[in-house]
Amino acid sequence: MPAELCELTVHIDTGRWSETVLDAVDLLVPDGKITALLGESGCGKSMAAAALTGSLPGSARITGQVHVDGEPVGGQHQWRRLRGGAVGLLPQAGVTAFRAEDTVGAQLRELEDRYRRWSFDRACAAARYPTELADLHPHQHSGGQIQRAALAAALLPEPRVLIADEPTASLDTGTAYGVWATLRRYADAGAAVLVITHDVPMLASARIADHIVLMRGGKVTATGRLTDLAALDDPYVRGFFQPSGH
Ligand SMILES: Nc1ncnc2c1ncn2[C@@H]1O[C@H](COP(=O)(O)OP(=O)(O)OP(=O)(O)O)[C@@H](O)[C@H]1O
Repeated sequence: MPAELCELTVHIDTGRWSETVLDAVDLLVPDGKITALLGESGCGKSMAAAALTGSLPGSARITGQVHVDGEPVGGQHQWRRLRGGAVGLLPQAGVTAFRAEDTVGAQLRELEDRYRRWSFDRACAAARYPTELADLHPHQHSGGQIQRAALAAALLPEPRVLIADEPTASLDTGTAYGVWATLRRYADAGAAVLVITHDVPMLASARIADHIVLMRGGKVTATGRLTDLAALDDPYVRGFFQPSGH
């Protein structure tokens, strides 16, 4: 089930300041592939993730369209339905995927019961979440632990579109590799997967992503395979792929 931003512009006006956070963005997340979304901090990656999951802030003004499965999504009612299993988001701050007052285990079991897709054990193993932590509350987890719990939560409904915002940011290299391998298998099974990441060395060494989209200042500035982008003679692009400038 592909997801796509079509000429999407998002303007946020909080009353105290206003900013165009996405500027005519075209971004396709195709079935069976991992699309990696890269770009400098604050360039709009999480906003693109929010747009693809119908979770932009209330103050956002939008032009353009978001398509899921080839159809434009037309409002919060439709988004609520899609988020009920078809489209999943792993948020950048995993703790926000959980209620503070209940244990992580209780909340994962609740998702298992509600969707009856993946089992608790399968989701935790795939996300590399240690189940012995499940009796703890969300705030009693480390950053990397709660991020893996949030990935388990995102996998339990088995969404056909999975948007993962920095799933490996707080993980050691070995665990991060395991999470990337899970995302690879998930895409290989047919899902459309978008992964926001700053982990270019992992992308380059493991060749896990099929396609790279590079953003800057709210716009998509380059797209292609990693090897194609790494060969571009643009200082911003080069800065990502050859940080030493060589
Ligand atoms: N809830 C919000 N309300 C208003 N503006 C926001 C909100 N969240 C983010 N922004 C603004 O939107 C712009 C894009 O932010 P975004 O979170 O998409 O960046 P990012 O590329 O994901 O950065 P990072 O790599 O640091 O996570 C920033 O200028 C930020 O200040």
